[in-house]
Amino acid sequence: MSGELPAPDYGQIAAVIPAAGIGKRMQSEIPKQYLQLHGKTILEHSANVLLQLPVSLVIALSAEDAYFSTTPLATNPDVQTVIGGAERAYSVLAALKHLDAKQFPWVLVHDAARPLVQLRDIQQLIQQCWQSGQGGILACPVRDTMKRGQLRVEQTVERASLWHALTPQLFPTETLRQALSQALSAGITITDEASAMEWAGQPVQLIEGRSDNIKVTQPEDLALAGFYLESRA
Ligand SMILES: Nc1ccn([C@@H]2O[C@H](COP(=O)(O)OP(=O)(O)OP(=O)(O)O)[C@@H](O)[C@H]2O)c(=O)n1
Ligand SMILES: C[C@](O)(CO)[C@H](O)COP(=O)(O)O
Repeated sequence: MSGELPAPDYGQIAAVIPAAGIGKRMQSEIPKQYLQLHGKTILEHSANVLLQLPVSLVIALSAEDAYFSTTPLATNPDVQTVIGGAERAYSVLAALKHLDAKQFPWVLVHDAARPLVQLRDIQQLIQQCWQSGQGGILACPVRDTMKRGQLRVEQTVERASLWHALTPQLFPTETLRQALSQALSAGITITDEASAMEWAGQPVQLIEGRSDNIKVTQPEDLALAGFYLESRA
């Protein structure tokens, strides 16, 4: 039908999950991505959503990871692994270097620590980026009044156009690899893929996603993640 928007070719999209962290802030005995949530590890929840899409998945693991092999992901033929780095950005870069950017010109990067992302949010991100030809991120608008300061408030930050960056984040593979590599070499602090693309002058679309796509970071987040899962059952 004329005027119909092009459907994404999922075969051109690779997915990367950085899962090489140690979860210091979680204060748990094991890396937080291997904590149990409704009978599965957090990593499995995060990976299983992506595996509902016909994409190729690469997971970056710590060289000391002693848990991945105990998960069903270890024997999933659609899952490959690489050794990550000392920071999230280096783990993502290691996975990007493993990918053939000609076979997979687009890459979707999703935190292992975000087990609650919903498929329809990911499909919305992919659809919008596919149509525009530009990368983008799931994000949700800030709802609290935001303050800057240390022990006392120094400034109230205008929140009208302030967003929480979430994941997945979707970008052209080779452009992201180059931006990430160059930004890290320049000593730029990179906490998400978008910040490398912004540094490189590349466009980053904001696609509103659900606010329950939380990153399990601190101890109380595990109970909250369980509550959100139960509320969907
Ligand atoms: N060197 C690292 C550090 C983090 N990550 C991954 O990046 C995601 C988001 O990072 P974060 O929530 O900060 O996880 P950790 O670094 O493990 O947490 P902490 O900072 O509390 O140690 C996580 O899935 C984590 O496994 C990674 O792949 N490689
Ligand atoms: C990528 C991210 O989840 C976007 O909000 C966030 O930057 C990860 O930060 P972390 O300190 O590595 O958890």
